[in-house]
Amino acid sequence: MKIAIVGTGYVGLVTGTCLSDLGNHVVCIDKDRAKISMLEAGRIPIYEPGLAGLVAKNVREGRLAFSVDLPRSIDGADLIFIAVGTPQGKSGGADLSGVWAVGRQVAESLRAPATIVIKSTVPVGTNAELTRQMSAITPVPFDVASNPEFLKEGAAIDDFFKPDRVVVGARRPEVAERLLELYRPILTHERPFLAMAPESAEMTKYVANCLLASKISFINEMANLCTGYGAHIDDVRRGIGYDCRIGFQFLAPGAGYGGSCFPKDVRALIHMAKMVGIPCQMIEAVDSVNEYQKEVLPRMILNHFGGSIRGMRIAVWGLAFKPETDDIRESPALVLIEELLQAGAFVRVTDPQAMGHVREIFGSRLVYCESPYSALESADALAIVTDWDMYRAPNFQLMRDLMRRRIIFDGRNCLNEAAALQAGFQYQGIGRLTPGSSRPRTRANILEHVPPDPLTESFDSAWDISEPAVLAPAEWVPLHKES
Ligand SMILES: NC(=O)c1ccc[n+]([C@@H]2O[C@H](COP(=O)([O-])OP(=O)(O)OC[C@H]3O[C@@H](n4cnc5c(N)ncnc54)[C@H](O)[C@@H]3O)[C@@H](O)[C@H]2O)c1
Ligand SMILES: O=c1ccn([C@@H]2O[C@H](COP(=O)(O)OP(=O)(O)O[C@H]3O[C@H](CO)[C@@H](O)[C@H](O)[C@H]3O)[C@@H](O)[C@H]2O)c(=O)[nH]1
Repeated sequence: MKIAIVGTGYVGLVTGTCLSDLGNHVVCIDKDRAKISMLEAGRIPIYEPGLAGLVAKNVREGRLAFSVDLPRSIDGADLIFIAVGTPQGKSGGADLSGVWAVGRQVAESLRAPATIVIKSTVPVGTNAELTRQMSAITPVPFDVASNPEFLKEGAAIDDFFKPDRVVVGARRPEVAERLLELYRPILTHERPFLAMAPESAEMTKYVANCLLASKISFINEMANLCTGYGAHIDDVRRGIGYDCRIGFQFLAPGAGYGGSCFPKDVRALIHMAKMVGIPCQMIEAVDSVNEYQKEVLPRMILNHFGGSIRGMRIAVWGLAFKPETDDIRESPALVLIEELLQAGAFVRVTDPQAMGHVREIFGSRLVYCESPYSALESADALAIVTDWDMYRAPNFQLMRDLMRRRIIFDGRNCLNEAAALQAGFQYQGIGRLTPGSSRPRTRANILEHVPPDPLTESFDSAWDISEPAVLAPAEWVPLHKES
């Protein structure tokens, strides 16, 4: 098929590139001239694993091109995807100005019937409103369909080729069938194509993101409770996760969720609920729990130092909102850094991909370190905010030598807590240890033996549970001091 993608950001560039790889002819369009020039020069404006090679291959093979010229690029296109940003607006709802602007431009340029596919995340009713607006401009017949995107940054290529499902909202079956044709190469029994009304497709995207965000806020709240009561969230997660109704996924506690999607989509749904006067108390709580959670790490640090960190050197590992991306939108690291600076600390930051973006915000207020270890030089504390793989098994000996004081605040529970304690560090994770307690958690505290399990190992590789662990009563020191 001949495809035009309007908006060449994370979603547009990944979708356009992958669709070209399936054999379609794709033009990715953007109003950002610098971005298009960069792509034309063979450079990729974002960090997304695997993307650069795939772009180069499809450009070389003549299936992928870039342009700022929307009217010329959509001429003769079978499908015109809209993948522009829909950021949070002043009201809390999604700002759809980009979608309307593209719709207007497409309508003004349309010369033959076409299908416009909204891939951006948009509130329910956008499909109908875009149809209305465009019909007022052009006499050329067209369809508008919804095709929400579920990719995750850092795993976007894999998510495209192996989606859990493809959701399409269309008014006419012919339109759904055209999109079925497009996606057929990546569909299987386990990866179905789900056609529905546009309103349901639009709603599906928000419901998915809000449920995922709810899981994170829920487990974060439980982790905080664990801290308060001396329970250990890793054990609690194992205790609940084997119930297959609950499972293990998206229940990793941390410094709060960030990114360009969850925060704004949760607020957009709250706004949508307000517009129709329907209470949305649970999702409101998801948002406020997350705002609180972003403060947990700075609070832990301040509490540990008795309320003052003025003049101290704090190292921050990880700035991106999650690993394998350079995206810092709504990253909890930004909240932490601002709090540390406000409290008078000197902040040394590092991240394998996201330092450039952070420098644009904080400029000379921070020290930017190329390696995690150089960030630790004479540091009074280390805070980890992004769970990049390279931070998971650090050289504790080297860290000891570099740091002035040995305390680690692990905002992603990504370190092996026992190893950190054994190396002589004080350690605080999210829901992992009661503040003030320095009791190492050793294997002897694990009450039951669990056979090796790839699922638990993948999220909980810190614990070696491959041998039977026998409870040694003498070593069993209740964490909860009163009991
Ligand atoms: N980033 C993700 O992981 C992800 C995943 C699923 C869905 N989404 C949704 O997809 C949409 C796009 O997100 P993104 O992260 O790719 O955004 P982005 O900000 O990375 O990219 C958007 C691009 O659209 C361009 N643009 C804006 N207005 C334009 C116009 N009038 N004409 C041409 N280009 C225009 C911008 O210059 C920018 O390059 C959003 O609605 C988002 O919620 C994002
Ligand atoms: O158990 C977890 C899982 C994630 N996170 C955090 O949640 C945020 C979002 O993570 P993730 O969902 O992996 O990244 P995104 O790229 O934002 O992807 C989400 O948002 C996209 C945009 O809508 C959707 O397409 C994806 O399906 C959805 O997962 C990050 O800050 C993570 O650190 C946690 O704290 N705990």
